[in-house]
Amino acid sequence: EISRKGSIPIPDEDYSMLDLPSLLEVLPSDQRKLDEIDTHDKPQFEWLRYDYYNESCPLAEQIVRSVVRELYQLRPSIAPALLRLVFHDCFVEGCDASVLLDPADGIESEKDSPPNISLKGYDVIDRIKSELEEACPGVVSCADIIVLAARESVLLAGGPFYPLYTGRKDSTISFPKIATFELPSPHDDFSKAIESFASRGFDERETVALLGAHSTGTIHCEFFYNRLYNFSETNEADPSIDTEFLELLRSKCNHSHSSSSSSSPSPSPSSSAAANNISNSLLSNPGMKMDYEGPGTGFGTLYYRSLLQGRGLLFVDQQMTAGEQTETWVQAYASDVLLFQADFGRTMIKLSNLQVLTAPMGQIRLNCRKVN
Ligand code: HEM
Repeated sequence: EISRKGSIPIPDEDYSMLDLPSLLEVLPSDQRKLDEIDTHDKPQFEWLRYDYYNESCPLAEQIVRSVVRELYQLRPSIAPALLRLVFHDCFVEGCDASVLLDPADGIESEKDSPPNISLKGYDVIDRIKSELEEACPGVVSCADIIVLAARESVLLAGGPFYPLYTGRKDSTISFPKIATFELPSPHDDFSKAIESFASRGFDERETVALLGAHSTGTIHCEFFYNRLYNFSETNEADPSIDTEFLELLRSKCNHSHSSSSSSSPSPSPSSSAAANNISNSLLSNPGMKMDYEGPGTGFGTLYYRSLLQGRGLLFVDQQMTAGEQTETWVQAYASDVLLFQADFGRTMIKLSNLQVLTAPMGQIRLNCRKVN
């Protein structure tokens, strides 16, 4: 039983070649897009495989790894950016790199949908892609690059290693409306958040584990500003915020950083689109490091401990202490780092396998920003 023992190996060198049978057992075969296709032709469809590029591009995983590591040395913020990117790709019509498509020929792109405005890391994917195109032209999909780059980022942020199947293909369409309406909002309450993850097949335990990703990176004031000054139109702070922490947050996010949308009342949780609506001033405010206790201070544990102390940054994060089951998991992860690492790794595998496209569907984009 891997989750309790936390025995996910963290290999030092050539991990793409590792034989990891016990972990691969947990890989879900959730290829809904295939299942939806009625019929006898199914056997012609490919499935994801472990080490899919073994023959066609044996260095693929190592190239992803070395580019991410090299760029991370110069810009550590790429690690959280890539981790967020996999979530925003996979949650919207599956892990198909649809989030990378630029607007073209009057067709809108997911990139421009409100929840994606502050998404970053596209340039890192471009760089990885160009190295892969040099090594093995037309072979490695952008969708695989996203999941592999996110895995590397988790390791760099102090999280667990997890094995991944590969063989995803890239979509030829972008889904801006779905991104706008179906990506969860930072202002979501408990039931809305749980419902949103449940609609993608994640139970409460998995939802709490996934949110552990908020151990790393930066959250701009915009996303929790209303909690500091005007929670639910009360002109007061969110009473669930620890008082000392409130002072700290207010000092980081004072009125001069406010913007028209953030100073407006807390958006209705019934509208993801409205709740996700943010202004450009977002990008100019300093925000708050999620590992505000200090960098490298433990991926996971500290995040859950801070939730238990009323020190969650986003309303939706803090809401994980509002449900009986979710709170139990917050407590478990706050005290058992191995349990968290194993659950997080497993849930990231599941996220990385959501509704994938495999041959003969989709394509290998030559440039991740546009269809071939
Ligand atoms: C209820 C679900 C979630 C909501 C509402 C949410 C919302 C947000 C928001 C508003 C930010 C701040 C962005 C900014 O200030 O620019 C953020 C950052 C981030 N999110 Fe989430 N998130 C959710 C779940 C997840 C999941 C499941 C993952 C990954 C598995 C994730 C990974 C991250 C990371 C790593 C960052 C930091 C990004 C950076 O520093 O560049 N989030 N999220």
